[in-house]
Amino acid sequence: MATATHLCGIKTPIYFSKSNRLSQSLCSPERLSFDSLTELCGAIRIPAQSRGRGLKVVCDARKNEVLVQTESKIQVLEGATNKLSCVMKFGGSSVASADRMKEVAELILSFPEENPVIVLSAMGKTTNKLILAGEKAASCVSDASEIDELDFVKELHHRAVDELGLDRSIITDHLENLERLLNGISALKELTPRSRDYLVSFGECMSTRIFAAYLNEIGVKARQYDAFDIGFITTDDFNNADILEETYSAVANRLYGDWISDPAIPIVTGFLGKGLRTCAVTTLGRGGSDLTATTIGKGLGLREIQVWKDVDGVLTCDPNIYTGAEPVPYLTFDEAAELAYFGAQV
Ligand SMILES: Nc1ncnc2c1ncn2[C@@H]1O[C@H](COP(=O)(O)OP(=O)(O)O)[C@@H](O)[C@H]1O
Ligand SMILES: N[C@@H](CC(=O)OP(=O)(O)O)C(=O)O
Repeated sequence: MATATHLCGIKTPIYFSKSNRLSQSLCSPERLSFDSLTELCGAIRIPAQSRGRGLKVVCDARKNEVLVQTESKIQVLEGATNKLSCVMKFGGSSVASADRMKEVAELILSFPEENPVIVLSAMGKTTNKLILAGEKAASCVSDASEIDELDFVKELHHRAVDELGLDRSIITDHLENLERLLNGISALKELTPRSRDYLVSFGECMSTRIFAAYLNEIGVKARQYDAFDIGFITTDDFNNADILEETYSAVANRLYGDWISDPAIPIVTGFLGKGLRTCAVTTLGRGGSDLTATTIGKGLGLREIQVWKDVDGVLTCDPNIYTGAEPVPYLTFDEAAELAYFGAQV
């Protein structure tokens, strides 16, 4: 069952010191609700000196059935000071290049008191490019090598790997399989919802591998996870699958189990799951990485799920169009809904 977030208003105060960050709520809990298990207490803007900006969603950690199922592991961790403490989600804009990934790594390390689970989306516009590549393969193109979008995706990921000083072999298999898949789609001249989900999954599978390898390269122990391999079980509704209940305990068992036996920062693919009946890769709908983050937070019974953006909250317009765009200090639900209706990206 998918987790729903009901947004009633977000306050984004101008400056907020990092030391106060964890203890303050910026709007009353009842203004924002986060399914029946949790309450959303605030949305904040992180000051420039902490080298990042973010929308932080704070949830109440309450005992739920998932925690009961994983009690033995949680009990082991209860007294530990270094247990997994929050989820940090970074979207495509935040990991769009090697430099952006370096900033994300720096940001994560600037919170040494946290042991976060990291959820990443695909780099930049990779998902859109992959969908376009699939559509081209299914229509006019006879060989994947003719598809510009495939070149774009290869180039983007190779450049990131090179600039981060990593070995290209970490994504070689994925790029080869991606090309093979596009050739298969081209041979069949058919892009089904199922093959489309498999196709776009390459984006998150590669971004997380690159980022985990980079953290390991700079001496921070990290472990990459494909969500469809760690218990993200979904309906078989390709392109827009719902998370099934069993996911929470499966994911908690896997992440806690690994953390207890060999602690390493988990780097999890957003957006992806595995269909219950088909066992095929599914996706959770566009923008679905946020749902991955909240699912992990709920499964692990964590107090915080942080959704980081590369902007200072909602601005007066897209900063890519007008560099003088300024943060909007307060948004009502109606205003947010209107912005979304007219296609605001953020
Ligand atoms: N009014 C706006 N305020 C802030 N950012 C905006 C706005 N309109 C467009 N953007 C763009 O949205 C991007 C964030 O997009 P979003 O899809 O929310 O992020 P993510 O890739 O993290 O999921 C920003 O990098 C910014 O360029
Ligand atoms: N990459 C997927 C999932 C996602 O959540 O992306 P983002 O966090 O960049 O919106 C998409 O583009 O839909």
